[in-house]
Amino acid sequence: MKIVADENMPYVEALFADLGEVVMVDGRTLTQAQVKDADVLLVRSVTKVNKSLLDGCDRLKFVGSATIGMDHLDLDYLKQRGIFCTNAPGCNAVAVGEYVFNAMLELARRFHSPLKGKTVGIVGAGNTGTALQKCLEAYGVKTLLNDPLLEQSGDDREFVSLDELVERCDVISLHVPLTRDGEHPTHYLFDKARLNALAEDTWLLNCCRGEVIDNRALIEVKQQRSDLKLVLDVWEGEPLPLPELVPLVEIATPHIAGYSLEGKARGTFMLYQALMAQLGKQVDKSLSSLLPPLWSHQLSPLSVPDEKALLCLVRLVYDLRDDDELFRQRFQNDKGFDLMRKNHKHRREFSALMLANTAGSDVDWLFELGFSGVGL
Ligand SMILES: NC(=O)C1=CN([C@@H]2O[C@H](COP(=O)(O)OP(=O)(O)OC[C@H]3O[C@@H](n4cnc5c(N)ncnc54)[C@H](O)[C@@H]3O)[C@@H](O)[C@H]2O)C=CC1
Ligand SMILES: O=C(O)C(=O)[C@H](O)COP(=O)(O)O
Repeated sequence: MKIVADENMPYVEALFADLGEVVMVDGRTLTQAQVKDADVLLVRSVTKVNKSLLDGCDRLKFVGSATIGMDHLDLDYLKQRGIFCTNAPGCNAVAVGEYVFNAMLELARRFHSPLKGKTVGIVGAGNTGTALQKCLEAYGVKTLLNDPLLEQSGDDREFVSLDELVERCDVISLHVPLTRDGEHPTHYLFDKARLNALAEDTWLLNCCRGEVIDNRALIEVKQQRSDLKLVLDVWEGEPLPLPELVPLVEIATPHIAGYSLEGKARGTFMLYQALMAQLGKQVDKSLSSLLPPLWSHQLSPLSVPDEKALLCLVRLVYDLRDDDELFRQRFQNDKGFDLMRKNHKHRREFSALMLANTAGSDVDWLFELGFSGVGL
């Protein structure tokens, strides 16, 4: 069996080498010739899997994407060809939730405007939106949710319309798939009119897909409105963001919100499980045996952290300012965006940090936030 896999997918050798020949490729520039004799294709979001890539790949029986988003896969074509296709829903939800929470704490500190006390609107309340909601609620921040599809499906959380969310929220974070059809398309969901409708001093964060915001309109609006604060991890036209947009953004990163080591590993592992099921084989490897152990350091908070101390704790796990700084230096270099993603130093999730000696102090909410506790 020949398995062609994106080189940015960790643990492929460890999980798939028993099953056949593994060939690692650059997913962005993958060609038909490289996939021609593959039985299994493992991709990430940068590979468009469609007729022009797969025409003539007669042996291909399995396509797996180690991502949540599926907008790069031509599902109708794959179905028509009878090629089994799967993704990895939820694999990097915690990573995205923690990234966004982290970014909000950074904005709060930078603009002397505490996160506690604000109302945060979450547009799209699926895996990543819910992971963010969990962090915010652990910290005691009020959230409003907008998700017409979940609302219609009977999800028992409370939902508001997008107009109401925009009107009532101090902070808005986007967590929708990129869709162009159906009753609730998300392409340019934040167009010029909606951007203009944002309340004064709104913080707008986008970690889902660049095209959910009209980026040219965003430049025009932001040039008129210095009160708006932006965090963008995703960009229209990746890997070449509009160069005028980057300096207008407070925190700018190259589509790495989901890049925790745990998140990426879960993505590969879910594809391994799916392939084993397709082959009728027993899963004989475990995710925990692949991941490095939790950090051996244990931290003992002596008192309940205030927002500044919480940010220090969060920065200890992942200092978002490093990626922002590097991105500004490199995004215009040849392949700068993709190289930064390829060489991204995997961050751990909050759970990698153990908090000890907390008995008696009122810090249970830190465990709700995701940190591990000794003996928990
Ligand atoms: N920056 C990054 O590294 C990452 C980006 N993503 C992106 O984020 C998207 C969301 O990820 P998940 O939360 O895991 O997906 P999900 O499928 O679990 O949740 C998406 C939610 O959005 C809702 N939705 C769809 N259209 C909507 C609309 N018009 N208005 C409001 N809600 C709407 C859906 O009902 C669903 O509940 C992915 O599709 C992917 O494109 C995901 C992971 C990492
Ligand atoms: O899961 C998704 O959807 C994502 O956006 C991925 O985290 C993006 O990472 P790559 O697949 O582009 O490496």
